[in-house]
Amino acid sequence: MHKNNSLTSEIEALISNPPPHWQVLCQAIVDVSRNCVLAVDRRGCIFVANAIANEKFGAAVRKLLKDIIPSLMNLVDKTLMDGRRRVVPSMQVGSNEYRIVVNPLKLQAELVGAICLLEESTEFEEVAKQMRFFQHLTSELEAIIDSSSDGLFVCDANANVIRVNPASERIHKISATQLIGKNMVDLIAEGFIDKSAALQAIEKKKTVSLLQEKDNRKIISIGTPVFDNNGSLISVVVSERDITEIDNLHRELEEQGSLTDQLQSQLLQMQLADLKTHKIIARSPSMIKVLEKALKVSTANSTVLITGESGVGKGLITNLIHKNSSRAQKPLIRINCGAIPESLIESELFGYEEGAFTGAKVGGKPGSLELADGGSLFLDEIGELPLSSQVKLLRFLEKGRLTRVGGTKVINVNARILVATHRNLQDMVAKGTFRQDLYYRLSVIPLHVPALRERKDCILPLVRYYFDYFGDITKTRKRVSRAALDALLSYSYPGNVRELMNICEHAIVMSDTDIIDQMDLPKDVRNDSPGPSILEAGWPKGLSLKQILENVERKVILQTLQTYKNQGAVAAVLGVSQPTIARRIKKLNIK
Ligand SMILES: Nc1ncnc2c1ncn2[C@@H]1O[C@H](COP(=O)(O)OP(=O)(O)OP(=O)(O)O)[C@@H](O)[C@H]1O
Repeated sequence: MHKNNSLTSEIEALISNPPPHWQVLCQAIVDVSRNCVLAVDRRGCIFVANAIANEKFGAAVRKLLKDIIPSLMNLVDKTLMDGRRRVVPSMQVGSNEYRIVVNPLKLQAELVGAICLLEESTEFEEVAKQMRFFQHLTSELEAIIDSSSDGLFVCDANANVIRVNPASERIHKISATQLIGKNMVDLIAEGFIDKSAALQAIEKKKTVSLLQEKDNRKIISIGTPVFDNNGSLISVVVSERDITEIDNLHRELEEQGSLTDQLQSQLLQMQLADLKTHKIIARSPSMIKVLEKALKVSTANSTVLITGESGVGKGLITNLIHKNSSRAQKPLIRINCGAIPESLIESELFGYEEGAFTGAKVGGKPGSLELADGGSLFLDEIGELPLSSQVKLLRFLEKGRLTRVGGTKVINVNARILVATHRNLQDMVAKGTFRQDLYYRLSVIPLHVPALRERKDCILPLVRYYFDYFGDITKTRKRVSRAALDALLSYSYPGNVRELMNICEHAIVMSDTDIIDQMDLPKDVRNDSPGPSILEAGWPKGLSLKQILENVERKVILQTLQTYKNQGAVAAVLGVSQPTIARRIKKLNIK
């Protein structure tokens, strides 16, 4: 049918004798399209090809379609046979997919050729994809709007209701059809609502939220204006929520909260009462914090490392932790690692079997760990534990199992370990005298008890407590003078609470009268107290400066003599030579 490149006579005639400008016009028209346009005669010879067809397939007048797009020629052949239009939604031509349309070309009812249109489906597909996406999005949005438990309705820019979701219908007890098409101004006039977030959002052109009271219910409405790309208002979306329930719940929660507060404060009261029965006095915030933490950790099973200077109350806190734990009914065994000879510490801790060493008891002996089974073991002065025993203790802490000295039987022991030290274990780890792994294992919960001088607020209540305590024991009631109290308050207590206890006991025993005075306190405590200066106390009027200074000098030397007894020591304390002190004593007539 299409043997050579010559056009059919009727087409040849048309091209050879076209009406004026016909070809130019035709070409211009087909070139406008971004799709490929081709016209072929009955033999499949191209007589029109637009620019894009030329660019993509090299299509040109007088070329044979079968040479450039053979698959299309098959389609064209069919149309040239039956004269029918054909549309193929997707056909691979070269590397791209095309939507193909082949139209029969008739001249005076005679089929003279065909016109082909090749639409690149990438573009076409893209548009279709976007349409599918928007369809999907729309149905998703519809589902979201309809399933939202918040009421949602949409008004146009003139406040006419255009959409109402089921939750809004429920909130207002009205069907969407009764609302759609109505204007918010009319709905207010009808008393349906008293104010409208949509109207306010339209007026203010920004999001508005307001609270409405309707039939004893509280509804919160938020109106959000929607603008187009040019900034013109197109609609308002109003979300509404019935907060009556939330409001009620909130009130109930507040009531519950105050109940919890009451319970908590009662609990604290009970715990504080408990502290009193354990004779723990605390006033400074830092000490109260320590006690709170101790009470908190008491319920856990973890190892606690209590640090602090000697006499600060580490042992007392250990008791508190044990007594408040679930192990309270079981024993709290205490071992002072510093007080037991190195050779005995291991058998003391882990026990021994009969014949383990010379002098070992017949039948062996359980160690403190075994005795603390079910309860707690307090290892005081843990820093003094020899390195050899540290390894064994670490193994026990990891496995909860031990073997007695000289034994082979593995014994399971469930003891909570509480340890204390006045030493800096980290320094010891750095120096290699304390195992780092044991340190980490022990310091799961660190608790530092501050020195008494760092919590001065505790001094007065402690002093009162121990004066009463020793007063009760000696069946005496004594008052404390202001000067003695001042001295006690300003003392630095290197021995901490233990020293304070001893001072109180000493004062109760030493004072001959009903009043404990400064002179009843140990020398160091008296010396620590600065006492009122002569300037604060004032000086006798009518004396010359020389006389006043001599009075002061006399007092200073006298007081120093009372403390240090001999002139050499007084001279050293006051920073002068001994002959000078001797001269001044004589001159000032000090006896
Ligand atoms: N806060 C306190 N309230 C009342 N008494 C206290 C307080 N702190 C300590 N004590 C008393 O002080 C003394 C020393 O306390 P404790 O033995 O617990 O100190 P420590 O830090 O363990 O001393 P060390 O390191 O020397 O063993 C005890 O008699 C204890 O009852």
